[in-house]
Amino acid sequence: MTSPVASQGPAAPSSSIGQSPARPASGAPGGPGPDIAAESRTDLARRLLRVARPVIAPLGISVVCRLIALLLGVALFAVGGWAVAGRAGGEATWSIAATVWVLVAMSLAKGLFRYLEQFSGHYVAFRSLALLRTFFYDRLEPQAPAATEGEDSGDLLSRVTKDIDRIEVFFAHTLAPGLTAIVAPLLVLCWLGASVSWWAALVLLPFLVLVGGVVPRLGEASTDRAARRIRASRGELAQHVTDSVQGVREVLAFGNQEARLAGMARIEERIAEGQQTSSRVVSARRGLNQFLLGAGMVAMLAVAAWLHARGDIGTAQVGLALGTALGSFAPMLAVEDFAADLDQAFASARRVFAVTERRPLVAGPEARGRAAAESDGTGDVLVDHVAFAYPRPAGEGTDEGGPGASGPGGPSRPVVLHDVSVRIPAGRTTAIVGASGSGKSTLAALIERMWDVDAGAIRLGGADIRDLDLHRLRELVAYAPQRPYVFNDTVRANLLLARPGATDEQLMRVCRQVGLARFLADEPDGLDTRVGEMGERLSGGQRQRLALGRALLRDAPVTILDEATSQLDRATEAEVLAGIRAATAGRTLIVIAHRISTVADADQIVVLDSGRVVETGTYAELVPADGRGPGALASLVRREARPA
Ligand SMILES: Nc1ncnc2c1ncn2[C@@H]1O[C@H](COP(=O)(O)OP(=O)(O)OP(=O)(O)O)[C@@H](O)[C@H]1O
Repeated sequence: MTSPVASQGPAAPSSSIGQSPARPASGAPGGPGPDIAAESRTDLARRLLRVARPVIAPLGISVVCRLIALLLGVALFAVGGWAVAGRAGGEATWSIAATVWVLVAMSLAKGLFRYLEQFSGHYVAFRSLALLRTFFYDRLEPQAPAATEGEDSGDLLSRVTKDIDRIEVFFAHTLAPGLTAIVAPLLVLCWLGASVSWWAALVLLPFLVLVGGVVPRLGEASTDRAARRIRASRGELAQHVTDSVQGVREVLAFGNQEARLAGMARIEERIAEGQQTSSRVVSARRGLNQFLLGAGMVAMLAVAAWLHARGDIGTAQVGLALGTALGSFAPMLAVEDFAADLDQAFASARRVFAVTERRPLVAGPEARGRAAAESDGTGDVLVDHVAFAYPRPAGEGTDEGGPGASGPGGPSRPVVLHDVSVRIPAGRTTAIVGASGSGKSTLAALIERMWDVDAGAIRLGGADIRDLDLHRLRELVAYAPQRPYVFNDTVRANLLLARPGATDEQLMRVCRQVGLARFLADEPDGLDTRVGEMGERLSGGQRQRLALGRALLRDAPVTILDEATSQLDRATEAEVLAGIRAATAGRTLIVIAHRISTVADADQIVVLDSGRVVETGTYAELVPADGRGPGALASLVRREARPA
């Protein structure tokens, strides 16, 4: 179904949701965000450094310490070569004892600076990882619940743990080695030119450039592609394992073990292929570098011998030149050492930023350049000519197999709600009923502003909910879903989520209102009863009551129950709903129900059919006393009365 829906509300975006996305463009709230997959490494490095700005100072210390340690390393070879060769050639250099003492002192100093470099480097790395994790969660939170709903939780977990861990390489083993690989050889070459010969410096230069600048980039495109495949497959693997563990009952019950294992083996195979590609290139690069090191030394030996034969330099300087050359390769070889890990670090950074740079689907008025409005707080809800189609899931169509760069929208999105208009009066109970898939939960989600309407508007207490501050909106609307998430904690902690300062008396009152008090009375720990992972120690009905308790604790002007009592038997459901209605007396209650009998006494019943409002009225108005009649509610009632 892809019919165009015209914009009707004053603040509504004007577009046809069936054919073209009514979503804001990239960069705006709800837009897809920048294309991280296409960003260069320099852009990614900039992003990483922006997040790690608070640790730039210790990073500077790490770079300076590494530079000093490297120069001391080169000097060790140079001084050793100079002293030994000088003595062998009968030239006046230092005594053996003096040389040994100088070398020992330099080694100690080198060790100290190395320690300082490592210490500050790792401090930077671990602080940066902590900053990145906080940044990740901070950016993810405003995207929820719409953009994170139905997302691969295993893959997200893999991004926030494994991928962020991988980025450690960038902070701990890349920045300092990378910067010093540029500065150290420049200083060494200048010193070699000034103290031995510019010919020697000139001969050494191309070897250093090749080892540190050219070889590490050979095959970079293929190692980068392999690294991206590996990181994406690792995310997939995490998701596969999460699914297999959480669905272990189904896997065993349907004898699906072999298929799950085969699926895992296929992902592992892809990871192994990526690793092989990477190690082939890396091995070739390392072999080539060793060759260049040897060739560089031979070239240096040749030029030193030539200069010595011409009488330009003495034997000690020959030793100095050779020692310096040997020492100067160390910082350049380090580039190749981190280059391979850097591929993985950047691939991980892409996966992290693909999530963090996604724009939230709904944004507060300030982010949309509008002044915040205020609701009159009455709980009066007006759904005004609303049309809506779900955005395509984020990440659909990306090459990374997860949430990512491509945004919502698309050529054709099925319209779920068509020109829906309903007035939900303050302080009354409104029931929304209709066949499965008719759009009841979608309407509730739009009132809660999980998504924004494509056309029309929803007003709460007179204000368009898009103009209300998001925190304020959450205070005004409490929500109990059909499948609530229950934290692996106590009943008390799960309830306090809704109101952290609630007293035990308030908690017990809502427990009584939702029929949870009897269960708690039988538990020795009462409110401190632990509910287990995903509330596994509770029945489905008890889990729902816990969610209802949370919604009541919120004490909001509007409470939405989205089939929140569906797992209770008919009699209990009626009992619990009566308790909730008493508790929310004078406030707006919106009940989405499957069983019409339980909401027959609602002040208003709205019937949805295929995303359209087909009837509105009281039960008595819509269903004749004999139960006959052509009305939509009457036929739903007859269907419900039919034996299953
Ligand atoms: N997150 C989503 N993304 C894409 N489509 C969705 C999403 N949630 C629901 N839909 C689709 O929207 C339509 C309406 O679903 P909705 O959940 O609102 O119906 P409902 O009347 O509440 O159904 P039920 O009574 O079975 O819960 C369905 O076709 C469904 O497939």
